Amino acid sequence: MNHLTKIYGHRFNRVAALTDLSFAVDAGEFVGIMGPSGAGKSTLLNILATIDQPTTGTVTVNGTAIGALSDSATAKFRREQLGFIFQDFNLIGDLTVADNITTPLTLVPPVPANLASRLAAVAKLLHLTALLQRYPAELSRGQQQRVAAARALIAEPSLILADEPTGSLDSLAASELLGYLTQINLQEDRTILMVTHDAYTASYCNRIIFIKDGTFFAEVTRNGSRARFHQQIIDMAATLSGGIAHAPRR
Ligand SMILES: Nc1ncnc2c1ncn2[C@@H]1O[C@H](COP(=O)(O)OP(=O)(O)OP(=O)(O)O)[C@@H](O)[C@H]1O
Repeated sequence: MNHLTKIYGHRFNRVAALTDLSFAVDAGEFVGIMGPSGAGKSTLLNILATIDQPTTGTVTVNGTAIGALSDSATAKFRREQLGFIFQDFNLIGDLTVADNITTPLTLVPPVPANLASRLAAVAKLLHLTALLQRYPAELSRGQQQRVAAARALIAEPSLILADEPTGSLDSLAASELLGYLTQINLQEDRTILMVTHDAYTASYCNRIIFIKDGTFFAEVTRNGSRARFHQQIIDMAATLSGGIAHAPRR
């Protein structure tokens, strides 16, 4: 992210959602983005997801400046390089778990020859093998979110974008999903960028970038136990106005 600025609105009604925001994420990192409400987190995620464009500044992923791509190249980039895990799982109710997971690969031909083995591998990783023929309505929320995570992974994206992925899960399901994300990050070497308001959720990351008023405020890097990192995140969040510091939930 290089000098990202995003201005919404017009002359008399301008909102600077991002102002000269710059930071870098290394391949294989698990980075959390935190900041008070209105800090610009969703705006940043939308730009990274290629849903929105910055007013000025550039985003480079694996050497590709994503703002400079044509529409079709952007669609290809999104399909091949990005995985999304959002708070609302957006599963398709009429499709089985297996079909939901494989949609990123079956929507646009050609369908890869190794589709079945990729499905089997990702289902095994997320403990979904026994659930593949069920429908989303027959699953718990935690299982549904794991299906959404599997769908995000099956195209083997280099970057996974997660927006409050544990937001609608109870604490057990949240911890389970975070454990899986950690596993995906470590074993599959996937880079994960996760927006969260929750210090406990953030403590699963390796580094937290705090943004405030659309610009970089501070970062905290994990260099000890997760419990210590959790406390460091709470302390940093407490220095920001807007009440993003949560008391430990567990
Ligand atoms: N489409 C839009 N038009 C005008 N202003 C917008 C638009 N989207 C966001 N904003 C403004 O940009 C700023 C950043 O919003 P953004 O949604 O990125 O914050 P956020 O950090 O994700 O907040 P939250 O934690 O509440 O979701 C806010 O002041 C918001 O009101």
